[in-house]
Amino acid sequence: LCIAETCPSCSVTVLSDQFSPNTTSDVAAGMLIPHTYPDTPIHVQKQWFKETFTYLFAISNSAEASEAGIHLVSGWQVFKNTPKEELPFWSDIVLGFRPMSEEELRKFPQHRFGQAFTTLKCDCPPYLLWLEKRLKAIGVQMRTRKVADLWELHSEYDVVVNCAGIGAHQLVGDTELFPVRGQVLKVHAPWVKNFIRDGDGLTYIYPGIHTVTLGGTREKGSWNLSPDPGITKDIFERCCSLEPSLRGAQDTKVKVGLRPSRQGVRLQREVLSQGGVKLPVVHNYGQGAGGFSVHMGTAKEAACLVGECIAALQGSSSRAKL
Ligand SMILES: Cc1cc2nc3c(=O)[nH]c(=O)nc-3n(C[C@H](O)[C@H](O)[C@H](O)COP(=O)(O)OP(=O)(O)OC[C@H]3O[C@@H](n4cnc5c(N)ncnc54)[C@H](O)[C@@H]3O)c2cc1C
Ligand SMILES: O=C([O-])CC(=O)C(=O)O
Repeated sequence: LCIAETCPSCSVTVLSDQFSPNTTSDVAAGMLIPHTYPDTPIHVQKQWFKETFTYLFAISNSAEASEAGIHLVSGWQVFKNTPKEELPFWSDIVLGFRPMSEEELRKFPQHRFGQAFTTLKCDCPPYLLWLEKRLKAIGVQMRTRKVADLWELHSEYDVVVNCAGIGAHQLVGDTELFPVRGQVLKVHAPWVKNFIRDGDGLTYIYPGIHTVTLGGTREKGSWNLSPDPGITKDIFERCCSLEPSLRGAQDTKVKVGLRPSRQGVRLQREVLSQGGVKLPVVHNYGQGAGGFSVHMGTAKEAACLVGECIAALQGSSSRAKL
């Protein structure tokens, strides 16, 4: 979408072996709370988050909000022990960030410190369908196709953008990319209006438009996409200890996804070359546990890199003509 919008003369095709609802992004809780990438400078991560927040805030404030599945949500991140960093780098981007009062903390007798703020949440399947609708409206082609090797695209396309998520492990043989398995429950509990996140990152309760997402797990290196009934029970118990009213939740559905994790997001240009033929590639994957929180910022940067590839191609074709 960013490429089509920044380069209206480009013809854009999305190739994917799976579309919504069968992607990792469909499993995500979709909360705008960033995760930190150790190998990416903080000011860059902050910029990605800020751009994503600003973009989604405008949608949440428009007539499209409910169809796009984007809404504001207020709540608490609570800690058993006061964290070293009391002010996370994103505290001035979310709305109304402040330490919790003693009175608020009484709701969480096992926790000693907390942060209250308002952020955005995407209900991911409707948001992905809304994005697909926008792509189709501006003439972007959507094709179901598994790509075995990026080079197979060289005769059909001038520039290739690799947004394969965890699929990049096989597609480009990136051994720095690893799965972090996450299991979540989607339950019907419409009385839960505030989000609650344990600062250890393991247990969270995120109310969406139709369901509440209960999480979670972080199993590094596991490729297993089957739900585990023991984990389902454990997640439910952990969430009930934070929000006892969840005992009355109904209609539990279980989802599993593989976070495409690496030390830093891979956002860079590469030129593949075989027998003197070149194929410019832009990589944009490895957003790990925070892909929704930074998706628009990283997409805009990838679109700029595509612009650089096009400028380089135009430069080399005019030199070739000379
Ligand atoms: C349980 C869980 C909860 C999460 N909660 C949050 C949250 O609250 N907030 C947040 O910011 N992030 C969250 N995330 C992280 C977020 O889901 C990911 O960072 C994000 O979805 C990654 O998006 P992606 O587009 O890179 O990958 P994907 O959604 O996996 O998309 C990649 C696409 O590439 C296609 N593909 C792959 N390989 C090939 C190939 N060889 N040929 C053709 N197509 C290919 C796939 O079919 C897929 O359509 C969560 C993740 C999980 C698992
Ligand atoms: O940690 C969270 O709050 C939700 C999330 O991003 C994940 O489970 O990956």
